[in-house]
Amino acid sequence: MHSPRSNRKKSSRRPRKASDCSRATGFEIILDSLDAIVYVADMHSYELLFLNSYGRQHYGDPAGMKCWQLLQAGQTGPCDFCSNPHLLDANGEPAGVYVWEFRNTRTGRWYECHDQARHWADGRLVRIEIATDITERKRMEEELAEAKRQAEALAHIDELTGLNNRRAFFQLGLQAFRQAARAASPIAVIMFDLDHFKQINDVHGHFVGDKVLVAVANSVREHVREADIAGRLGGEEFALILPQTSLPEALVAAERLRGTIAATSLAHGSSRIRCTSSFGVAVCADGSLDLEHMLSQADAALYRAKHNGRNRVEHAGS
Ligand SMILES: Nc1nc2c(ncn2[C@@H]2O[C@H](COP(=O)(O)OP(=O)(O)OP(=O)(O)O)[C@@H](O)[C@H]2O)c(=O)[nH]1
Repeated sequence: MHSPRSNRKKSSRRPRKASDCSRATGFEIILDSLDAIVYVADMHSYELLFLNSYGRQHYGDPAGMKCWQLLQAGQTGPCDFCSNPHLLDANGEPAGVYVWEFRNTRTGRWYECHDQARHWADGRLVRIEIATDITERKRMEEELAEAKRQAEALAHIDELTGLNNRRAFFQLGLQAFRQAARAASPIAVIMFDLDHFKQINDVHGHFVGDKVLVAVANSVREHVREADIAGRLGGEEFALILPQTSLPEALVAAERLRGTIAATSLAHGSSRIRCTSSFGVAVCADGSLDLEHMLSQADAALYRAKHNGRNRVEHAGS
């Protein structure tokens, strides 16, 4: 058994344990009843002078330990994220409470930390930290942020095909046209529309029609370059913007895509469903025309392609 005297001596060297109720002061009893970590560490030696009951439950016995040894993982010295530099003013005196959020490297749990420097009873400077577990709040914040990201992405994507929806197509298209105008570089617009698509819906059903639209979108994705902008403008109408593309290049691209769509067939029961498409191409050689203007030119060419027998490419001015 330790004598009360030897207990006192020991307690002056070792961090207090509030479980040792006979020695705990009223303040320690209060600190031990908090649902937050409270610790005191020497700002110079990093020695832990006090850790409340909540802290000990989660991080263990502080006896003879430095804060970075007990509270963090894999540290061989003071942490590079230590709050000490924020706690003193230019004269090296306590500067007030510093509030920060931190993910603990040992447990992965998030804490909101209220840190301050104080002069300890023996005059040395100590860091007092009160750290409240905010892991649940962080998880909810991250879930909300992810939901917001997804909602924003969905607002720009055509749900059926995964291509840009009409809104995103115009947003991205305006940027591409501004760049083309600045650089006076060529830019092409291709519009295309599936032929007799109503018949596919009528004969095989809307669900199969949807599968055809998805297959067409996949062909589009295979053909576009990184800088191209592909979108589904609505129904069975699609459009592409091809920056830095001359008329001959745009015609080749449209013809290649037309051929791919015509050659693609979709298995449906014992039969295969095929679909063709009609294309209208418009090119502005120096980027001087706007997107609306080019789309209406491409649309007029597309109308001619339909009129001239479908499954073909026409271009503005032809
Ligand atoms: N499955 C499916 N059908 C759609 C969708 N959006 C529009 N449609 C259908 O697409 C068809 C378009 O028909 P029309 O405008 O007559 O065109 P078309 O039959 O392709 O004839 P042409 O364009 O003249 O060759 C209609 O039956 C619409 O209901 C969709 O998201 N899914």
